[in-house]
Formats: sequence, C-alpha cells, structure tokens
Amino acid sequence: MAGPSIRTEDLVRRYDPQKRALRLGRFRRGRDRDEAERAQAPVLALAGVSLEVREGELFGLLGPNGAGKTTLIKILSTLLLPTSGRAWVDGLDVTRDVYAVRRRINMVSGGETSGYGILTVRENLWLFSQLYGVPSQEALARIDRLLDVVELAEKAGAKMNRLSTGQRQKLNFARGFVSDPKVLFLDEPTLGLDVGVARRIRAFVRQWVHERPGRTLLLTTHYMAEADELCDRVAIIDRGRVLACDTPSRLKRQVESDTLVRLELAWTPGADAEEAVRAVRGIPEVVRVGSAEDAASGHTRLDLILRNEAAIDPVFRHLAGNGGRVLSFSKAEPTLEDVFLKLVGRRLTEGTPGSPSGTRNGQGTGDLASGSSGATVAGAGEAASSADGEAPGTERDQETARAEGGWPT
Ligand SMILES: Nc1ncnc2c1ncn2[C@@H]1O[C@H](COP(=O)(O)OP(=O)(O)OP(=O)(O)O)[C@@H](O)[C@H]1O
Repeated sequence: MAGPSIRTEDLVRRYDPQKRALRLGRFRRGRDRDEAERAQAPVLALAGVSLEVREGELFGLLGPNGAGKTTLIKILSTLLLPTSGRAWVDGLDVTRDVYAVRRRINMVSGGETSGYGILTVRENLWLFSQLYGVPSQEALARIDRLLDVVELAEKAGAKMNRLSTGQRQKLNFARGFVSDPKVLFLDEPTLGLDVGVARRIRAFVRQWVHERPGRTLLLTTHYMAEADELCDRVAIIDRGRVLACDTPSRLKRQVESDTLVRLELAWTPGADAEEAVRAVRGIPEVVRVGSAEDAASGHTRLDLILRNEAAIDPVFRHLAGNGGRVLSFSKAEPTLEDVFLKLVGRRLTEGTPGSPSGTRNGQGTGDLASGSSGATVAGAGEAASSADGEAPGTERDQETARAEGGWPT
C-alpha cells in the first residue's frame, strides 16, 4: 500500500448554535424557530481528529449517533469548513484545492436520495457519469453493472419519482460509483436497506476497492459487524474524538484477555440469576440475554465477561450451591462492540432505537436517518455554502448549494 490518501491534522469543528438560531430565525418561522431558541451551547462535533488513511485502504469510521462521522466526511468532501486544523485528500488541501479535490472524489450518504425525479433511473446515472466526463462506452457498461449490483435493472426505465425510498437509496449508491472516483466517501451506505441488498452492496464495496489499484474508500457506520467484515482498518470515534484506530482483529485483541462466556441455566422460576452471578468475584460484567418470560419459566441465558477463564469454576459452584443448573455454556469471540464497551464504558448500540442492546453480538437495525446530506459534482459551481464556515446541514445550506450547483437534489 502507498502513502496517505486521506490525512487530517487536529481537525476541530464546532457548530455555533447562535449563528444557527439566527439563520433559522431569518429563514424559517414557527416550530423551527422554537427549536432554534432552545439551542444553547456550541456543539463540538470534532474535537481534534488526526487520522491517516492509506491509498488502497477500505477504512471505517465506527461510532454511535452524533459521534462526528458525518461532520468529518463533509469536511473531507469539501462541503464544510473545519473550525481549525487541516485535511488533505489525495495530497490536496480540502479547503484550498476544492475543485481539484471534487474531481477526484464522490460521496454517498445512505439516508439520502439524490437525483432528478423526472429522469429515469438510467438517465440519472447517465447524467452523473457525463458530469464527471466518463467516456460513453465506459459509462454505459458501468451503469449496467451497477444496476445489476443494486438490483435496479428492472427499474432502469422508471422515473426516479416513481421509486420507493429504498430504491432511491440504491440509485444513490450506484451514483457514487458511476464516476469511478479515486477516493469514495460512503456515509452509512446500507442504512435501512434490506439484508440481502446490504450484503450484496458490502461484497461489491470490498471488491471495488481491492480490485482497483489506487482507490480508497472511507466508510462510516454504526453497525459493528459491517465495520468488522468490510474494513482493513477501523477508527472508533465518540464525541468527536478518535479513541482507537487499528485493524479489526488487532482492536479485538485488546479485549481478548477477557473471556466472554454465554450460559444457559435452569434456575428457580422468578429468582434473579443475574444478581446471583454478580455476587461471584472476578466477574466485571453480566448481561441478561434471555427474556423476562424465560426467567419466569425458570430458564435463563446470561453473557458474562470474566477477567480470566479460571473464574468460571466459582460461577458454576455458586450456581449449583443456589439451586441452579448449567444447561450449556459457550465461549464467545470478542466483537468490536466489546472494544467499544471497554474504551467508552457503554455499548455502541445503547439508546439506539430498534437495536437489541444487551446482546453481546447485537447489531443496530439501522432504521435511523443519518441526518447527513450532500454529494459533490466535480468541478461544478462554487464550494458549497457550508464551506463558508457556517453550520451545515440546514435547509439554507442545501438551498444555497443547489443554487451554486454544489450538489444535486
Ligand atoms: N448543522 C449542525 N448544527 C449544529 N449541530 C450539528 C449540526 N450538524 C451536526 N451537529 C451536531 O454535531 C455532532 C456530530 O454530528 P454528526 O452528524 O457529525 O454525527 P454522526 O456521527 O454522523 O451521527 P449519525 O450516526 O447520527 O449520523 C452531533 O452532536 C450533532 O448534533
């Protein structure tokens, strides 16, 4: 692998709520104005991020909602200025060489459905390919391939405004690859997609990076399994800070000294098996996995983290001494969730609606909007309004950017 394709140096981004409140007051009335008035403290979305992504790498930013992932991607894709610090993409400064950066990149935001409603699926992809100057034969072949990957071939002749939300999202994903960019930013690419399509997309993403020399892909996700399965390296990010950055396997090795055990117990109906296990020394964490109904019927499943394997013996003895019976037990492999838990002290999926918190291998369902926006068109218009340093992501940013040709709607 070659030198860094993406580099950030002590990147800070603060959102100033006063500016935002003023803007909302100026441009909108009613409910949003109330919301603006409620905003009080500045938000430090990035608190000094220094990262290097190598050319040819599939790099993941893994973090919970609000961690700063989209903010970082917006800065790298020239849609937003940092408050301080510097960033380079393909050796170019993202704040000074805006057009040159845009010619080399593309960006897809999973929660977004960009394109032109009155054009068909194929026409949309053709339009974007031509904006990037892709030669005709190459563009046609690429479009066919991408339609196949996202399973939209049957809808190739359908107008975009006749597509479902998921189908628009697939079209948006295909749009990101149609220019065959040198550096691609994917912000939550599989958000809300059904399992089969998400799997196909992940396979395509992996193949795209590894079969094309010189391509780099930066992906954000709050799905641990996605980061684990796809990425060469992962940065775990929380509250605007990078907490760890390494290959998934080396990150998981950090928690390998702990032993993860799943127990299935026959237990006194209604009694608290979790509490009983907590009483044993050397058990830093116990998580109930089985349901309350299971517990009421005298059947319980627990996940335990043990400081070392030897601690399992006292657990068995304690359970036997309290009328319990171990039906089965298995050792679990550590996941990135365990790394996150160790680094941050809470689960990645905690507080995420639809996510099965409390499961060791649990993964969010991803039905949330990412709140992110934007796709860049190479060489088109001025830098998006966000790049004036004002808070991005508001309607004003999108309106101004549209007017300036900054990104398609
Ligand atoms: N335009 C904005 N104005 C004010 N605060 C913002 C704005 N955009 C983002 N933020 C805040 O900055 C922080 C980081 O947001 P960001 O969207 O970068 O996080 P994220 O990791 O992408 O989250 P998610 O997974 O939910 O998309 C959050 O606290 C968010 O509320």
